[in-house]
Amino acid sequence: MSSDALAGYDWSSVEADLESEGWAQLPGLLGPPACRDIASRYGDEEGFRSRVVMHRHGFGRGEYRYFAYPLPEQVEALRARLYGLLRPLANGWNERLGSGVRYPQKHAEFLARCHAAGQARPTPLLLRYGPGDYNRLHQDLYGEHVFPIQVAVLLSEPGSGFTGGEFVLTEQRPRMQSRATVVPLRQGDAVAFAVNERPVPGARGDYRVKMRHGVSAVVSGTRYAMGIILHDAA
Ligand SMILES: O=C(O)CCC(=O)C(=O)O
Ligand SMILES: [Fe+2]
Repeated sequence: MSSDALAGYDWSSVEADLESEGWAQLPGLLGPPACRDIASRYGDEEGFRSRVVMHRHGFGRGEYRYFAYPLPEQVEALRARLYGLLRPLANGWNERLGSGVRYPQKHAEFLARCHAAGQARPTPLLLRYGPGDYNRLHQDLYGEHVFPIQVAVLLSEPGSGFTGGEFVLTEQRPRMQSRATVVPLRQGDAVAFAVNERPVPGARGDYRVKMRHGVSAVVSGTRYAMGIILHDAA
């Protein structure tokens, strides 16, 4: 991580953005060398548990690969630290949404809970998009156990590395049409965002706002991204 970017963020403002918008930017989470290093793993024979060709599943166009356990050291470290930082907000959201689920202090404890319930496969992933590739709006839900916030990191540089391929979030409020937001990311920037529902204060207490995320079509070049999902998959 770029001279410990995580330690440098004003976490109360990250939380405030997640509260008000359902997403927050984490600029410069990874430096360009780390981005290049991680993206270059895409072609490796080993280190992944599966490869998904998106059009075969109706997910869009392009492909991604889920890392295998053990995760690359920096991915593992980033995932555990993000969990610790996001945990207070995640617990607060569950409380406000009437869920009895609370997230334990250590990510390993939460993963043990996932694994005991049959969600034992790692979810951090690398995505690769070429011209015409895109990712349909979706939610990364892989079973009963869900950590409500996830992070995506852009590994390529917009402009010189690729054009198009914007990270898009939508939110749907009860009885309203969806609203879309494009998150402007540069290489190494990350976005933390709600996986599914988040609480928003209303006249009669909190109501549920449903979020989805995706990527618009890449026009030229190659776009790599890394997704850090904090629950594991069945
Ligand atoms: O390619 C992206 O930026 C988004 C990837 C994604 O869907 C995810 O990280 O869950
Ligand atoms: Fe996703």
